[in-house]
Amino acid sequence: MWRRQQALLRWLPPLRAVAQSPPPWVGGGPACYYGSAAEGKKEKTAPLQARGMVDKFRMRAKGGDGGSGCVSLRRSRSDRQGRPDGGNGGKGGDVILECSRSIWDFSGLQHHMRGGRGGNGVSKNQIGTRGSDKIAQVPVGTVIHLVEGEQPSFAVNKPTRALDPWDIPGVTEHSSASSNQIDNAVMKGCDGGLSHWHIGPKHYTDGNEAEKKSINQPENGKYLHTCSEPGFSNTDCDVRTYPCQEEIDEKDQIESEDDDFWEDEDEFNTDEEEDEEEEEREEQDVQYCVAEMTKPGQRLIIARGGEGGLGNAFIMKEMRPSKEYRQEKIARLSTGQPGTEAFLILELKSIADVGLVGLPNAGKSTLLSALSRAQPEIADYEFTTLRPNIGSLTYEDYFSVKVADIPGLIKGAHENRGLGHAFLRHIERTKVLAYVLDLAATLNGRKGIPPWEQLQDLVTELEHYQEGLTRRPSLIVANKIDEEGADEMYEELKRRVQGVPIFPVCAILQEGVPDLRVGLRNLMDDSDPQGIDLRKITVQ
Ligand SMILES: Nc1nc2c(ncn2[C@@H]2O[C@H](COP(=O)(O)OP(=O)(O)OP(=O)(O)O)[C@@H](O)[C@H]2O)c(=O)[nH]1
Repeated sequence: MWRRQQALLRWLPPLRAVAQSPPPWVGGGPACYYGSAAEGKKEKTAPLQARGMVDKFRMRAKGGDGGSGCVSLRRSRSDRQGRPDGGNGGKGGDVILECSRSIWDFSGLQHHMRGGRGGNGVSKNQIGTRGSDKIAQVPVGTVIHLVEGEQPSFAVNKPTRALDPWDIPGVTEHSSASSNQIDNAVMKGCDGGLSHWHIGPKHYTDGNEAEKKSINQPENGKYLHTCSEPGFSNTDCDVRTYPCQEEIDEKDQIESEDDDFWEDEDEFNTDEEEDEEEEEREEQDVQYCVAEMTKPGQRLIIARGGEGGLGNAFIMKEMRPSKEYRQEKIARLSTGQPGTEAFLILELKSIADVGLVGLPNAGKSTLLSALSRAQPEIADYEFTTLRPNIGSLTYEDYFSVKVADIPGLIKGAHENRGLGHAFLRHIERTKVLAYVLDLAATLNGRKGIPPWEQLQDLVTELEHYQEGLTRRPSLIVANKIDEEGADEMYEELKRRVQGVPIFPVCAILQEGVPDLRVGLRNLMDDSDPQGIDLRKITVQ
């Protein structure tokens, strides 16, 4: 397992980069620096991974174990034999991912998630409470890869079957606190009564020890305390009281701490030192894209809670076990089932129709705010944008287009310079690419890159990320046309770049933006649009 996780660390370059990056730069602004991974140079820019988004995340989930069924006999003066009245254990809680618009990345998630344990059944045929579900919110566009464990499944909102008698309506969504309240109420009810007796499995005084243990102590040791009712003795039966919910929770806590599940808290922070072959083998094991979360409110169950054990009332009534093996059968059936486990990798791939790509400071965020009502952070230093911003561009006929502004790309991003090129996954699924070029990068004494070279660098980086990415429908936004000398630059750009439409724009004053909106729409509708061909860019 340790090696598997080591291998996965390699598989996740962005995460590793974050983990291994030098101490974060405090604050932001033009005076901050970042180290080039390739050359170790210092270059002037804003803080990077220090505030960066987490768009790949490994998670281990385990459904809550089912509660134990209760073994109890209800006796009265008129019925000295008693009749079974132990209730079924409650189902364990699920671990659920919920798709939310208000979440941007995985930074708020926990690496380990575990559903709540189902409550134990109690006497008077009372069912144990359902374990609380653990719900983690993830952004729209989350893709799930399965490394190990059960396939996740989408939760169905409306009930598709008759209500399970083990599900107590209204309990599922409650926090553990409210479950406790319900449980306590149930427990109090049972503790005060004198007319019933809780009877544990028969003690064997002979036979082998293993058998004895399995019968007397169900695996998860649910029968905690023993106390006998005064004035009553029964040589065949243990008379027991049941733990209140605080005890169950406390025990869960202790169990959880001992459990393998929590064993390697550092498992996601280990150093890299393992052979390449194993890494490749592990990568092959990953089942890619087992699920994708695209709609807000969508719920995916990644680990299911175990079913609760059966109470003796149910067992005796429905199963009628033969006398010979009755005790064994009851002991076995009353044990709650363990929850399922899964080891997953979550990856965020934003879903947008149009992707804005450009060098840092080209004006992508300004353009997004001009095109839509999005309000991304805008500043005159590089790498202001550290996570994708998505805006919605709506036309008069209510046709709506989603536009994604991603962090700036620089030459060598594929060698992990700047923010690297991992952010390109957010435009991987866009239909249209808009290259935002800064016409004023070399004007008025600025030591920037000419627009055609900007374009060349962008195309090269995109192709490094994914071959053929630049073949998708594209247009060029020649931004900052308001700057002095930008008109000449625009003319030169038109001369040097062929084959794609170029729109002169001043994003800050929203000039040229209406034409750009039309251009984007045409590109979306066009049946035979063109991408960018490096050969059609003249740099020299
Ligand atoms: N003169 C002029 N300045 C602009 C225009 N558009 C953007 N700017 C300025 O350019 C600077 C950078 O703008 P941003 O929108 O943050 O650029 P960005 O491409 O999102 O930058 P990163 O976040 O680093 O990727 C800001 O100071 C903007 O005010 C424009 O049309 N004309």
